[in-house]
Amino acid sequence: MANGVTLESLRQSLIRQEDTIIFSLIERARFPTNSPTYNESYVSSPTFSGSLVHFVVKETEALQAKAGRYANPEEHPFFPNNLPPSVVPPYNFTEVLHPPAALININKDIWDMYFKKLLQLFAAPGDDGNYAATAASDLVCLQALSRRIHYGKLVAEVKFRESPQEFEPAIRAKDRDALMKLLTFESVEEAVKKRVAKKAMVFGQEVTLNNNDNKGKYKVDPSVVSLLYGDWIIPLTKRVEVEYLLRRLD
Ligand SMILES: C=C(O[C@@H]1C=C(C(=O)O)C=C[C@H]1O)C(=O)O
Repeated sequence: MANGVTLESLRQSLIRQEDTIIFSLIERARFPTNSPTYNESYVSSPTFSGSLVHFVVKETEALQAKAGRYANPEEHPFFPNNLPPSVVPPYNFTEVLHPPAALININKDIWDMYFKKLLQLFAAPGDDGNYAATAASDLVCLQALSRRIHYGKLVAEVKFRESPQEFEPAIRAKDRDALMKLLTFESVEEAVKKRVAKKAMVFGQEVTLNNNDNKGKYKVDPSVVSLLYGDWIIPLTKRVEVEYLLRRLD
């Protein structure tokens, strides 16, 4: 494969990103739900209307855009409109992706999934007033999830290059179901779901000097992490793969 990118190397990166995602969830789980963070009437500003988390994400992205973050094709902003220009010279990232890839950004769906479905599965009900820190830690989770899910573009490119003749008819026919079948590896998905549950046990255990008896208590529930991957992260990654392949011959 050109540029030294292989399906194996991409899968290794996805495995490493599991660590980042699970640690980010563990950090968010330090705080209870903290619902004012998500309440639009909690923020009063003459120049901004929205929730505190919206405010923190938008302002942080503006700062990171200036620092050049979104010049990397692996990074996708949640609020791409009106981002300020970068103050640093562009780094020459190797071009692996077919150019229309730049049009794909499913962060709106990642945002909705995270706030409407995921958060309530791993944040305990309650309010401790740490709203700014809570919003900052939501942002870390969102960025880790977004990076992982949009990695589907690279995975799809490599799968396409391995056997273009298999993909081309389905791409021309715009057959999403056929593409989904072609890119799916069920045994890989099963291994991902098992591994992330195991990682959640290892990373989320209470470490003491005397004994390592956890009494089954973990900082995030391993079965929730597995479900989160199975029901949300993997399906969205595959959606990015399909979206990418549909544009692969443009
Ligand atoms: C990412 C891949 O494509 C699909 C999605 C997977 C995932 O999101 O973990 C795993 C296997 C495939 O069904 C891959 O093949 O590695």
